Amino acid sequence: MRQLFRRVMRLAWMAVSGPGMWGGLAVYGVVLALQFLGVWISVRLIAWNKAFYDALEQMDAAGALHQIGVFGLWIAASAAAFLAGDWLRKRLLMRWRANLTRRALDLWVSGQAYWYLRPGMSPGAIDNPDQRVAEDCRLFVNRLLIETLDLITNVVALVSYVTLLWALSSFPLQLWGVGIPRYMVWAAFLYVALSSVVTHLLGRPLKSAIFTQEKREADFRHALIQLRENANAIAVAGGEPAETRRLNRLFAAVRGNWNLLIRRELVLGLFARPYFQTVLRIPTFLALPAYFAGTVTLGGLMQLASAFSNVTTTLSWFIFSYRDLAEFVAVSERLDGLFRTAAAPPLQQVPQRIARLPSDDGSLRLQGLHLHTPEGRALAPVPDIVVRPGETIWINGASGRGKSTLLAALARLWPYGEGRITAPGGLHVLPQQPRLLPEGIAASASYPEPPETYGPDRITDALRQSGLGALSQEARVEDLSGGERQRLALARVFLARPGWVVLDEATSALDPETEALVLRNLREALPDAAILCVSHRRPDALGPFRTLEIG
Ligand SMILES: Nc1ncnc2c1ncn2[C@@H]1O[C@H](COP(=O)(O)OP(=O)(O)OP(=O)(O)O)[C@@H](O)[C@H]1O
Repeated sequence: MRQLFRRVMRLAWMAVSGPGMWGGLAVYGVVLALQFLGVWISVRLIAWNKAFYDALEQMDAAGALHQIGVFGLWIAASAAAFLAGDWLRKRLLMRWRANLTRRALDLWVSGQAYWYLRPGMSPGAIDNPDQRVAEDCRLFVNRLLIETLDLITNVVALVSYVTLLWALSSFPLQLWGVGIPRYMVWAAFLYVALSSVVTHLLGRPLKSAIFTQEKREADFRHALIQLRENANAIAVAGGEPAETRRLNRLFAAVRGNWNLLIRRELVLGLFARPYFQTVLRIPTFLALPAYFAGTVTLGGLMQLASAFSNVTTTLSWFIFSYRDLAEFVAVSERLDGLFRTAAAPPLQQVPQRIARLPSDDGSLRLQGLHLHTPEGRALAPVPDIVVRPGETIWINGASGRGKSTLLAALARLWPYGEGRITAPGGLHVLPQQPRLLPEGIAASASYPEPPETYGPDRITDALRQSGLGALSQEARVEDLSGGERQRLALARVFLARPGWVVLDEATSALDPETEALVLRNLREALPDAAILCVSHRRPDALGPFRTLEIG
């Protein structure tokens, strides 16, 4: 319980703090005040019950009519307070959600947790991080606002209603000759205490069912996204039956847990539903002895009944929101898991002893470098080498020997292994399958900078140098061929003009003539850059080169 409290407080602080914190808290205060106003109006309505029913009992038509007018005013005020509070609460929801989402994105994207927390890369890889960032941030803030506002309001309301009920139920109940003073107050507490215990026992298994449901829904959604992302590969392989089987299996898991979830909800509902319906009637029955004894009038009875039911409904907040609270707990757990793991991605228990030193003469040195897979399998040793600016190195080796892993180590991403890397800053790495942005050709060519950094003329020039002179800038990135995609990514090197270029099979989809043309252009445009080239074909077009043989 204490752990849950700390977890919620940690997440709540992340949502609340940040720019405009005081403004947000002020809005929270206003929403709370509006909810208090609602409570005050309902206390007035309890008193109204007495006035109205007493007028009816005394056949006072004018008095009853007046009370109907008063009722209309109270209801209008109550609706206005509710709507204003609801609107402000929803605005605050987005403000706090934005804070939490920004923090999640900071860790997940900027902190490179998306890279480390891939399955296989880290023992703590978490499921469906995208759902946690998008969905759980929203759900958490929503529940945080609703539940805390309701909790505070209910405490205040409870004090007001209990005070009222205390004042109204001064008459005792005679049970076996013993008078129980203010029995209506005790009855309300006893009634709710017993019901809460029953609800908790029946509802306890709900939390894990909700947790599992969210995970399975996210797995299913993710599989559908994968289908879209790999549309071509699936279609040409005729993979529809396999994909359908996979989707059906994932949906069956959604469905299986859903059945469990609704069974648990039904069990809880079997108690909560009749409870909800009787809670408004029971007080009338309980107060009947006083009515028949002539201690209270009809108006007094109705006032008492409504004060009692307000006390019990307020006290029963826990019962009615059990499902929501269970969801809140499940969401906090998922979100906290994301923040904790992303802040310090756990790594495998495999040696991580790669010393990284800055280069003082602008050259790259690899000394005694041995890389491992995350499971601890040793990859082929990397020969010692010194690469100077302006040189070209062809990194060669059989498939699976660890060439891409070496480049990941050079890019400071791969932690597993030992040895020493002395490197200058600013390595520009181009992978075999580059990241292109759906926003368009210019945005993809200038990635990760925005296109404005270079301007349209330089982008057109770079596209020409990378062999895409004939490509319209209006073309859709999704329609490009594999070779065009690689050339579009190469345009980045012409634009960014880095001192160190790393090509990881970055021209593998090009025909030999185009590849030679583009590589010649590259060497011409960047005569002083060191180029490390991983490829199965010799990079003769880059000019004289040395070979680094892996394995
Ligand atoms: N995240 C990972 N988890 C487990 N094993 C990995 C991981 N990344 C790479 N490996 C393994 O490390 C080995 C080297 O992979 P790498 O991609 O570096 O090879 P490569 O020499 O670039 O191969 P290719 O020429 O086929 O691209 C492979 O056996 C691969 O399965």
